[in-house]
Amino acid sequence: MSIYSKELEVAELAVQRASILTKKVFHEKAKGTVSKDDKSPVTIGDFGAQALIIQAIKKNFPNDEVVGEEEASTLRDDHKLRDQIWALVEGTKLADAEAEKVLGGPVESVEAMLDAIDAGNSAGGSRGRIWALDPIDGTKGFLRGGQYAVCLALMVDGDVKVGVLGCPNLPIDDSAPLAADAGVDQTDAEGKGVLFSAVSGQGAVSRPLGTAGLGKGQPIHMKPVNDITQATFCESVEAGHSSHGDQHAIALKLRISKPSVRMDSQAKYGSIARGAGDIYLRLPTSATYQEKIWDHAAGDLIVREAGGQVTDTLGRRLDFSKGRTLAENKGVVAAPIAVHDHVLEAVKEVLSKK
Ligand SMILES: Nc1ncnc2c1ncn2[C@@H]1O[C@H](COP(=O)(O)OS(=O)(=O)O)[C@@H](OP(=O)(O)O)[C@H]1O
Ligand SMILES: [Mg+2]
Ligand SMILES: [Mg+2]
Ligand SMILES: [Mg+2]
Repeated sequence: MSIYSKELEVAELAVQRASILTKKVFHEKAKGTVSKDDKSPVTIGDFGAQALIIQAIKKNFPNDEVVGEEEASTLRDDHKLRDQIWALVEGTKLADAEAEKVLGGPVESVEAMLDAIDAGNSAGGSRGRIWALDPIDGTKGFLRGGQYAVCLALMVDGDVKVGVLGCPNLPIDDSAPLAADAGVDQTDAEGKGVLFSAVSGQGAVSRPLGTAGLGKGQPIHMKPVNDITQATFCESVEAGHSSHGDQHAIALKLRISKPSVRMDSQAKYGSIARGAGDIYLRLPTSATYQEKIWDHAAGDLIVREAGGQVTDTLGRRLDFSKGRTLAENKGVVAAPIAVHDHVLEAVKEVLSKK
């Protein structure tokens, strides 16, 4: 058995199971509510997915810690919301009983569910085995029927060793063209749903997300960029999360004329790792915002294992050992190794003129 194979299997199946829950939430509760600005579907999906994933981690690796985005305090008082989430958590299983057994079985009770959610309270840091979990990344994309991701990574002594991204609304086909999110319904119809994963030093793979255990993964690679002017950027939908203006200036500097493809979530990392896009920039919009480790850990490893380089806008590797945030980094520059320096130079030039 290769190193981290058990962790990888548990992470992949846990993300698969949680993705089933998020899809159920979307179809039963989210569809059509977006215009009413109803936040509850995403809340239900966030809590439910976090409970299912932490349950599987704790059953298999009881001493591991988890840095999870959500915490259950509001749920302990809001019984209506709590019961809605419990109904989903209780009712979500993998279609393959053997795979379900690998996860250690269902969450036993409402109380166990709340405890599992709260077990995501690790402070993070540079010591030991710590998982980073974003149960739904790209909450706006989720509500819109666009891109979102269920994200899980294992860090050991501050270094990401295993990364898994469940992307229910991305095409299964690694060579399918990239589609921008805004205004496009990209929900989990036939041909959609991909699971990306990587282990440090062992490469990155994709496979259909599915519902019943794991088929064979296909190795994925970033696309070689021979002519930077033909590259495609992936960027955030929200201008508040990454500066669209700076992105445009950098594209001009690199003489890139293709429009950026905007999509939510770590689906951006998965998309460039499989060669559907080329470069992902996250350009700080405020001097004080610190990126959260759960928004980047899995994607960082998957891109690096697919032949990419990931740094911040100053050229430093992302440092996941500083706690719950990337306290020592500013923004993200992810690109194929061969062109990363060139892209970073343009990023630095544009940002230094501000
Ligand atoms: N100001 C600011 N700057 C940078 N990032 C921020 C900021 N505010 C929030 N967030 C985090 O962005 C996560 C979603 O990132 P995306 O790349 O999907 O953004 S976007 O929705 O496409 O704009 C989102 O993750 P989720 O909450 O899991 O959706 C947030 O953690
Ligand atoms: Mg997130
Ligand atoms: Mg989230
Ligand atoms: Mg959030």
